[in-house]
This record gives sequence, structure tokens and C-alpha cells, in this order.
Amino acid sequence: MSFTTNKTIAMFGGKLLKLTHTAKSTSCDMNVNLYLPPQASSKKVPVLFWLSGLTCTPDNCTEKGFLQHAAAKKGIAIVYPDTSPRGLNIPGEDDAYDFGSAAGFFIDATQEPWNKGYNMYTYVTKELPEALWSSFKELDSSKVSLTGFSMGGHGALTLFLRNPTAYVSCSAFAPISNPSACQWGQKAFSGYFGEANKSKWAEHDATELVKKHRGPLELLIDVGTGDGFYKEGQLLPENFLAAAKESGNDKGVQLRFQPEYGHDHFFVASFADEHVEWHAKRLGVYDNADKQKL
Ligand SMILES: N[C@@H](CCC(=O)N[C@@H](CS)C(=O)NCC(=O)O)C(=O)O
Repeated sequence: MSFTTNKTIAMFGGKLLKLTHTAKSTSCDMNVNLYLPPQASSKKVPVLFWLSGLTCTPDNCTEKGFLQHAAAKKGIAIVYPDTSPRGLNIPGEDDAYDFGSAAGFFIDATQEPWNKGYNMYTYVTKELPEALWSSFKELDSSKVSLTGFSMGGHGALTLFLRNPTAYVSCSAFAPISNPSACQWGQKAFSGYFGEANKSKWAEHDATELVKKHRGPLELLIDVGTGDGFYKEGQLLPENFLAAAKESGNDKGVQLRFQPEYGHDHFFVASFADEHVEWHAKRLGVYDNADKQKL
């Protein structure tokens, strides 16, 4: 299904497109933002998917995350999908900030009534990329990377660990790293998969997935020490690192604690350049100066 372009905004020599398309997997129209760097006018460019957190639309990080500046320099496109289906008329879908609308958790729900369209896993891994590749020939579908914030950090880690050959690299900001062991994740997984369906929970829990990972693993993860949700035990990055260590998968995992940063886009913006550069190097678009720095 092709996209409707609602707005085209000139930015850093490239353009930001605000798009809408009809998605089968989520049973509704979906908004998505696409940043095309200046290099996209003359060649195919690699693609970085940004997965957002609870309460977000595609606009939050597009407007506050400051990723486009580095992406324009490196020649990387950025895709900002939405965080859930919208307007499915499921009772209760808009009642809480951490479940239903804007809280799709990048899973395919198995429980009624959420299985009607809460299929953000299929949407982000299959339907959206396929639609983008067929509409935007300037995107290089063989060079795709993932990053995200909070619930979107959980999305980035789990999509990457579940599909190790589909993505070139993965990083995360303040990811929900062990959803089965925190309140946000337990609420979401109980609702979308059912309380008893623990094997399904494990299939979408980065801490469980990293234990089973085989082969090299590189990840860049930043967490702010002033992050209230980290302090509350919603993120649990230490559980992820411990599981990676136990399974011998920690060597390439960089978990960095950034002093005083909070759970917000000020934090994301502060490390956006470093994450984009880290992906650029792995996507093969670094220049010699960066090669020495990273
Ligand atoms: N609204 C929630 C907080 C949710 C929240 O912090 N969401 C983060 C991602 S998990 C976010 O990006 N919020 C929107 C923004 O900062 O623009 C609350 O009141 O506790």
C-alpha cells in the first residue's frame, strides 16, 4: 500500500516526510515519519529505525531527539514509526498511558480483543519496511539498523535479538530490558499475551533472548542515572547485562550509565550524535576521521 505525504519539511539539506499509509497488520491507518538525508537524492542510503517509548507518536523523537543532524552528515535515512495502532475502538484502549494506544510494545498480541490489531512486531519488522522499500527506491533495504527509547529500546533489542541477520546494528536509550520482571512489561504482556503464557513473554524479553543468542553481539546501551523509571525498577539494564554475561554474550555489549540524565528527549538528544555515528560505522558509511574516534 502506498503512502500519502501529508507534509514535506526541508531539514539539514535533506527532507522530512510526514506520511500515512493503510496497514493490514494493525487494521488501521498508520502515521510514520521518514527523514531522507541529502545523499538520498543521488544514491541509495542505509536506514535507521527509531522506535519510540510510551505515550509517543512518530513526532516526539522527530522533533526532540536531534537524530537528523548526524544522519544528514552520514547519509542515513531515519524511520520513525508510531507506537501502536490507533482508533480501533477496543474498550479501554485509551484509558492508560502504559497499555493500549501508544503502548503497543512491538509485539503481536495473542489475546482477544488486542489481537485485532496490536501487531506492532509484524508491522515494524515486515509490513512497514516492505511498504517503504517499494515506495522509496532511495532506501537501501540491505542496510537496516535499529535504535529506540524506553519501550522502543525494548523493541530495538528484541527485534534485533529475534532477527540477528535482518539488521546490521542495534543500540538503545534507557530500554525496558527485562519486561517480564517490571511493572510496565508485566501489565503489557498480561494484557497482550495472557498472564499464563510465559513462553510468549520470554520470546519478547531481551534478557531472556540474550541468553539464547549465538554468535557475536554488539550493542550500545545508554541509561541516565537520574532516570526516575530506572530508579523505580522499570528498565533493569543490569538484569540484561548479567544474562549476557552468564551466556558469554557480553563482550560486545556496552552498557553506559550517563550521570544525572533523566528519562526524556534531553537525554536522547545528548547522545543522539554518538548513536548515529556508532551505527554509521557499522553500516559502512563512516569516514576516516570517525574511524579513529570510535
Ligand atoms: N506519561 C508517563 C511517562 C511516559 C514517558 O516518560 N514516556 C517517554 C517514553 S517511555 C516519552 O518519550 N515521553 C514523551 C516525550 O518525552 O516526548 C508518566 O506520566 O509517567
